[in-house]
Amino acid sequence: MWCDRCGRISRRVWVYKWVCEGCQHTIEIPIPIYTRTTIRHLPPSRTEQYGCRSFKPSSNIRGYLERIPNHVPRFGGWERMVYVFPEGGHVHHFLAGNREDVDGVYEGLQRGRLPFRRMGVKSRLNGLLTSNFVLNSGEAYAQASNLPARSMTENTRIELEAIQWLQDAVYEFGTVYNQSHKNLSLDGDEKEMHWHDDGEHTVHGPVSSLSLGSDALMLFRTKPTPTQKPKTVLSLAVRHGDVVLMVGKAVQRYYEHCVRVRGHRVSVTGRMVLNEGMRVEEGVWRVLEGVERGVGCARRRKGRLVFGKEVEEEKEVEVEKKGEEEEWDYPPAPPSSDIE
Ligand SMILES: O=C(O)CCC(=O)C(=O)O
Ligand SMILES: [Fe+2]
Repeated sequence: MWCDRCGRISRRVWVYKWVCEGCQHTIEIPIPIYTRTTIRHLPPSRTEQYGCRSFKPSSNIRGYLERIPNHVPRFGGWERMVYVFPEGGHVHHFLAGNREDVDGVYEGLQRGRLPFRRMGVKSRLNGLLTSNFVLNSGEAYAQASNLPARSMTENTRIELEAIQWLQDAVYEFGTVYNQSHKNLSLDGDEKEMHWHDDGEHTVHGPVSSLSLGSDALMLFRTKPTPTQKPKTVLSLAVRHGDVVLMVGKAVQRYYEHCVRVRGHRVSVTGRMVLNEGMRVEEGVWRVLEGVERGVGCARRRKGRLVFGKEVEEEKEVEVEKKGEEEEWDYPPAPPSSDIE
């Protein structure tokens, strides 16, 4: 944008304000408050079952549906899909039981006009910024180390409420989140959080994310090697109120994930970061050892297996576009390759 004071062109770094990089002249940017009724939705898909758009049976991932016991705070009575990866580790997709429950968090995070900002992209094109806006708080971790530190105690009440959702989602793993990463995508063109893993060596226990706002696709693929192209193995439709958690180091070592969205969306990710010099009780390590091998919780329960067996017998669901990855589409209609 051109500065009407000094004439310089500046980038938009902050979500709610534009600051001239020459003379610091600041203009507030009005953005409407998005609600559950103004968010965008993915096109319907005939293959979708319990939030799973497609998966490759040849990946040997097994999925089962589980009802969350009533004593689990917040999530009692909800359903979740658990995907057990062949290398160990699992991904849990909590399917929102009542989407209204997170409306207050979604709207509150917007009303707070928090200092979400865009980061620089490591690229030959100097000065390029990411399309999404981020905000961190808590322990430093490498992926966010170039962000200004903001302590966990600086969280607003509504940010703590969001973290509490994540904390309750990992109830059974003994994880205490001391780092939270918020990611905001504005309505408009497709935004993508590029392929990455969350296998930072200082991150321990399950990493989980709460989705607020527009539907998104979360894809998992095998990591590319010098001899093998990456293969997309799982595609999840994550919606307002859903929580996805990844358990076990193998999920990060052998796979990477990306998130694609077109509408306004905020996600809140929780991590337990154990930096050098932090004192950790021995008991915590013992719990973590199990969780990090991916044996902390997922067991296949008899009678609860949902697609594993049925889909195995079907023709493989093709999730790759030109041998690469799933077609991403919003209305009017998904391409047939998406649904057959
Ligand atoms: O946006 C999401 O739902 C997930 C974000 C994510 O993968 C991350 O923060 O590492
Ligand atoms: Fe991630």
